[in-house]
Amino acid sequence: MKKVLIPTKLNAVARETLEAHGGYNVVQDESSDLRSLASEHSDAHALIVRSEKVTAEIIDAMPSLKVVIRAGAGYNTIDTRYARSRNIDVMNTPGANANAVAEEVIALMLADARHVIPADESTRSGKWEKKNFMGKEITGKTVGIVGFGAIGQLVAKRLAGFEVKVLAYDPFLSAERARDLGATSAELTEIFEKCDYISLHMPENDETRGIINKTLFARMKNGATIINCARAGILNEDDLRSLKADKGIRFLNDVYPKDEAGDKPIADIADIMLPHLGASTVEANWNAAHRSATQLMGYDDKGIASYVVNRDVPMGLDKAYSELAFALAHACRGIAGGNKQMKLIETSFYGDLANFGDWLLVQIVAALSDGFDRSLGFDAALDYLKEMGVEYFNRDADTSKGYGNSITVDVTTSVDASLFQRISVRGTVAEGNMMISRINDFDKLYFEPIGTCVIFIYKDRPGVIGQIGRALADAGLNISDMRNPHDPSGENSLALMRISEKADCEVIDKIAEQIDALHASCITF
Ligand SMILES: NC(=O)c1ccc[n+]([C@@H]2O[C@H](COP(=O)([O-])OP(=O)(O)OC[C@H]3O[C@@H](n4cnc5c(N)ncnc54)[C@H](O)[C@@H]3O)[C@@H](O)[C@H]2O)c1
Ligand SMILES: O=C(O)[C@H](O)COP(=O)(O)O
Repeated sequence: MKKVLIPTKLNAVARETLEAHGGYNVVQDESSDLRSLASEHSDAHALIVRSEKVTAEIIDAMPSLKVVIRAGAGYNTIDTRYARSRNIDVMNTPGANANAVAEEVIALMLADARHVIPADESTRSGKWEKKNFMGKEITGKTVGIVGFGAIGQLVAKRLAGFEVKVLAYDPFLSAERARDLGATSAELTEIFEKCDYISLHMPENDETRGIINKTLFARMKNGATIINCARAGILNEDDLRSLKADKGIRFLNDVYPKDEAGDKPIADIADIMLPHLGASTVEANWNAAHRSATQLMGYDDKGIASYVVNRDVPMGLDKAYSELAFALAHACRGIAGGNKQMKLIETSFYGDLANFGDWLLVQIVAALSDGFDRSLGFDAALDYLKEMGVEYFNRDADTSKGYGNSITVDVTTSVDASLFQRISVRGTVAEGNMMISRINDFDKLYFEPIGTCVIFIYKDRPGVIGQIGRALADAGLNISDMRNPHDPSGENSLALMRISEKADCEVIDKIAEQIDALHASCITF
């Protein structure tokens, strides 16, 4: 039985769906705090949350955890990079609550335009302040939508009945697509200059944090309204504070740095503030709960990882090493001669890379086989190798060798007794550049695996490099970099060259014949 912990107010359909499927022991508890639940259920396989903060500490408390599912859209509350470093996938349920937020935006616009909240309070207290509550209409106004994803698009759709003009900004939005969705694509500054209402719908991340700032507020029309139902961090509150009164800006808000009771620092500038209610409809809660359960079942049963959001490089690992692992394995595959049947893959991860072996193996398997999808993760890579009948062995790296952060990939093919039945390639990253440092016995190469490269191995004798250079030149191919070491016996030489364009096989075969090569290959990195 796989344990699933749901420490949040989530529709019971999540639990019911998982239990009906079988194989799951679901623990749902919305009243205890996550930290104590995590240590009590340290054997949990999956965690389904809403806006609860999933920190490194929470992750460490559950050593069997494989997947965290955010029943909702925004996952800035989850330490996704730390999860990755522990080989844990994080998913969200995109779009499941989008309509609820779109309707909330319209509720806020109408409530503010017609003074619904203060007018109710005043009338309830026995006053008759009709003349104080002169409203305005939304119909015919210009509405700017920043972030034109699931919610942004639905805001535009739901507003269509008000005959508004919609301007949309989203870095991934083409003018044609915007038009198809009933909007006109516009730059961010244009939206702030032209719109009566501006609604924010992008995620909070390193790129968007604080992006809605003084420069933009200064461009707003007097009396225009800004609505934030996305995340607190994307809007600079102090910048808004400094301009709000002068420009008569209205500010309608649903989001805060922390979801908790207590005084809110933005209370002085928010004209309406709600307690993060965007997704809090019966329908959205059911949708997000149902999606969480079905996504978990698909993930466990079929390895469906379409909604995983943290398959980027783990915390603490320089992305260049991830690319290096792929390049080294790609070199092995090229030297082996394309799609030779592999028997054994061996790896050594030196230095700090020893901590990221699982992650790096995924890149290696993806480079060695087109049939493996690198978004699938470590367990899937192991399963894939098993299915293909390939053994895998990760050696404990010998730190006394002083290789720093380096990777060795060895691939043994089933082609008995060929010169390169076992191909071994080591590499590192120097000054941010990937370097192949060794191919089998040819050491200290320090050759960057980029572009198209040709490799020849031949019995060492004078004049061979000249022959290769001439033959490449005759084929219109220029050499842009090369190495030409001997092996330790001094008998064989390696010619490793980067060439201007991809050489066709005929040219390589012809050169191999001319120089009586022991090995010839052409690899495009
Ligand atoms: N208030 C709530 O209860 C509530 C509910 C759901 C979602 N949200 C928030 O709303 C956000 C959007 O949700 P969604 O379901 O529409 O997600 P989504 O992924 O469908 O859409 C987000 C859009 O933002 C765009 N984007 C990314 N960077 C941008 C940038 N710098 N400027 C402008 N646009 C940018 C993306 O291209 C994407 O189209 C979520 O990330 C979440 O933080 C809040
Ligand atoms: O990103 C989301 O999906 C919303 O902010 C909803 O958060 P909640 O599930 O905590 O209401």
